[in-house]
Amino acid sequence: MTGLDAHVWPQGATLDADGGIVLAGLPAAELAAEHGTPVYVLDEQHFRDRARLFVRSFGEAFGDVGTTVDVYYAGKAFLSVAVARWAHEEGLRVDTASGGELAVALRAGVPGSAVGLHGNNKSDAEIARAVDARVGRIVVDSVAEIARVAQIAQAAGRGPEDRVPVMVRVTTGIHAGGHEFVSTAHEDQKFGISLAGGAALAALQEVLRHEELELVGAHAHIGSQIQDAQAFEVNARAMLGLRESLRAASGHLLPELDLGGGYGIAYVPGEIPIDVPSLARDLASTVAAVCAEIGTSMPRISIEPGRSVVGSTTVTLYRVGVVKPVTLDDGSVRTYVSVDGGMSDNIRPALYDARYTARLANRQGSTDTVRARVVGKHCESGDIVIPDIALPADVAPGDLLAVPATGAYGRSMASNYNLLLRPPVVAVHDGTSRVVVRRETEDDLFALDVG
Ligand SMILES: Cc1ncc(COP(=O)(O)O)c(C=O)c1O
Ligand SMILES: N[C@@H](CCCC[NH3+])C(=O)O
Repeated sequence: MTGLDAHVWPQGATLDADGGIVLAGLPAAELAAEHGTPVYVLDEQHFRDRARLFVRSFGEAFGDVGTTVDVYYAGKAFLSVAVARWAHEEGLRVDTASGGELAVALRAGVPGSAVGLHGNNKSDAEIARAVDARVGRIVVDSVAEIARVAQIAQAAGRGPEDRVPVMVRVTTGIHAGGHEFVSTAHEDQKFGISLAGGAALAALQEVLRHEELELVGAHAHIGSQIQDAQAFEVNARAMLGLRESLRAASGHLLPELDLGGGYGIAYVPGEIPIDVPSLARDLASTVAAVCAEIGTSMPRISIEPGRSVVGSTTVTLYRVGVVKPVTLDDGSVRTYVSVDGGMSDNIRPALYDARYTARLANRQGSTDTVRARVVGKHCESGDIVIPDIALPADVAPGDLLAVPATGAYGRSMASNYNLLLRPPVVAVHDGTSRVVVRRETEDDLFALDVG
């Protein structure tokens, strides 16, 4: 029996004597019987441990060089009231990217001061809500937004004695993702304000001109699923340079720099996730070294991991339906294994060619395998979960298939395509399961479709 790759599967995942998958003490077959399929099964303890690992690793590494770190959980990866509460209980803050995410964080009881609001096109209502909730920071994403935030702050009665904390999102020209990064001068994308040509510096100075706004820092997020830790160090250097330029130009020393998220995880066996403690140590020593070179004090640091907190905590369980051998032009056979979800619960393969692995969850299956393609049930030939994988040759309708590492950008990017009902998220912990986001129902569809 081959085991479960520890980087890819939740920490509470084991195999039983029949080779079936057990999640936090609960057999996958039981979870499927109780909650139906497809279902996202989230290992609560794994989430909490990942959250804690970030707080501890970054806290210690930056503590050793004389500063503090706030870890914001990036809710875009997956946010629900329970998850926001766990993040808060583990000492994280919550990064939100819309009014909806902000509402969920607040509903969870996360204090406004522990929430950040992002967005390249925030509505006035979103800004007003953030001001009203006294969020810890609004990250402005364009020059035009600065005056809008100031105006909304003023309308809310905020002034010099009670300023609204603001960060400026900067694009440093460093872009990373997958296994490489590039560094360019000029930006051609929608986020942030470019470091090149002094635009970011000017924006920081513009914030200083508004008495309703408190300039708390600058922010730079360079991409997602990044495996090359060097990219984060290059980014940190660029941001410390900007901080020094602002000090030289206006005398204002930014108290804080947010270095974003984007830490890569393992999706398929053999991939190695970014090691959080060593990343923290490397980043801390870079920041300390650059501050020493410049001769300036250390800023407070914040980071915004999403995927690397929640990604590997979750497994999607599907029920296998039609199993169809298809003979290809070269005479070989590909076995199409259809599951009861697909691109509506995991758009990442279709959108990014993202790779996943899978295994039978209710039993070991035969040792001889077939070349399989796992597909969904949507009316779309690109509705592929895994294009090419060896599965037991006796895979059959009724089997359960488990796809791990679906915690980030799975449920959060789910859709109702073909009016499929979005699956529930079930948290498992110590042999018990609890629905934290329930399955959609046809009543939910008709609550929206009012005829
Ligand atoms: C501003 C910002 N912060 C944090 C994140 C979280 O990224 P990840 O889930 O890759 O850690 C993102 C998404 O890439 C982002 O745009
Ligand atoms: N949704 C993307 C990541 C986007 C990051 C958000 N800034 C993914 O699934 O990989």
